[in-house]
Amino acid sequence: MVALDVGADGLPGSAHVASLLPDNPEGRQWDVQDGVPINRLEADFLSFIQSLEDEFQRTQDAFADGDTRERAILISVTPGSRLAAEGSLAELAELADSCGVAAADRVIQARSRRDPRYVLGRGKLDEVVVRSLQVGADLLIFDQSLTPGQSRAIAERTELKVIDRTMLILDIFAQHAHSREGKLQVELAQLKYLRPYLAGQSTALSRLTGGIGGRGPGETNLEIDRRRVQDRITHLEKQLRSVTQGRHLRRRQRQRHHLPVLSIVGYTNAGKSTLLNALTNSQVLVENRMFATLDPSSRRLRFPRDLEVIITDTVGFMRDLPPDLVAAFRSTLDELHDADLLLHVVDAGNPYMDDHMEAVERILRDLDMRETPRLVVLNKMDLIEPEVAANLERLHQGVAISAHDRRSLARLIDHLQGVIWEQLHDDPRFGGVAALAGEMPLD
Ligand SMILES: Nc1nc2c(ncn2[C@@H]2O[C@H](COP(=O)(O)OP(=O)(O)OP(=O)(O)O)[C@@H](O)[C@H]2O)c(=O)[nH]1
Ligand SMILES: [Mg+2]
Repeated sequence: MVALDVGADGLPGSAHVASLLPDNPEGRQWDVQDGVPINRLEADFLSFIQSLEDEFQRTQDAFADGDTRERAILISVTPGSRLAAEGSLAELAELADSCGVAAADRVIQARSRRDPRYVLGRGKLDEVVVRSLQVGADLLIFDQSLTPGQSRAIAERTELKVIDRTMLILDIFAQHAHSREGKLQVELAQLKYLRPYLAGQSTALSRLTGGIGGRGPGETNLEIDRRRVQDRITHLEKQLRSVTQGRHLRRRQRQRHHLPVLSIVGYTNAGKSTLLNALTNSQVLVENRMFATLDPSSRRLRFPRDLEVIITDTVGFMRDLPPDLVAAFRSTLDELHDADLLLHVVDAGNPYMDDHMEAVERILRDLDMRETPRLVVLNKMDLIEPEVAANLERLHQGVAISAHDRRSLARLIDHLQGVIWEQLHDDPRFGGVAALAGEMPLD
């Protein structure tokens, strides 16, 4: 941009030139040259702009370093501490990664009140736009929930795609849903969450949901107009009910076996599926991604002392899960009520382990499962010092293991046999346990 002084005589004075800067170590976003005499002004603007654009491209490529994934800027606007915001953005980056999106940069703005229209302050939002050019990002992911009006306003001002944490989680679920029930559940949650957005024009909607949001099973349906959304929701709910009936049937059949049920619960990525596999020699999908497992699976587990139980693995938990999503997964989560014992698997190597445990406990409370006995399983002990593991065991009355290392499971199995015996040998439903476990010592 060039501004030109004009003298009283109408003749041009000096020029003031501002231009954007590519990514640079000083973190500068623009360059301003003030008071340039008009005769010294760069004459060939076209080639200047061309070389600036080339430089932007080059630094964007260098920034990406061969990573061809879509790039996003993660944003948190919070009245809380910077440290908490950083932790939360670290988790948001993991979520983005699980969704196939690279976090190119993180922006935290401490504000006691959000800007009602743009959430961020306007000056900050404009800086974010320049930053997106510098790092080659075309997506903004907000850690806080946005209203449809805010998403639209930000998308219009920045000409970038805009989503919030909830949409990101819904998108991961959409990508990871495999079973018919899982797909129905996710589409239902997506439609419910996006319903208020459908009031806008379709271009705003596609900027909000095109690209990353909308690759899932709900993909075509995001385009349908609002009038038909309610019909679609009703239809999905009906289908889901009939699928759920099949699940109830399987559940009753399982109950007829009169075997105790152990359910593995825990924060996403804690190693629940790895543990199920290790205990039962199974091949449930394990991935270093959040929400790798959406569909529950059950296996029989036979303990050395002839004690047999059913062990189940299910969808992971996370703090602030979208309520529509929890509601849609209600029937999956309801299966947890069958559990006689919950194995709460914790990633003991995660610095936010305490927050994770609290989030899991809160969800269990919401599911009305305060009373179900539980055992804390401190997983990934290979990542921490043995003394730390021993302390954690004492603190949580838990058992430290590494699901990667079968030898470390012997203590858990031993412990479980004891707990199950202790809790269930008097239970009339499991006449079989006492019989099967005839050799169990009573002490
Ligand atoms: N270092 C270490 N990594 C582990 C251990 N157990 C599991 N992992 C890794 O942790 C990641 C997540 O494991 P999963 O078993 O998929 O975790 P999950 O709890 O089922 O996760 P979701 O289904 O996504 O909720 C994978 O990369 C595993 O290889 C362990 O004992 N030590
Ligand atoms: Mg899993």
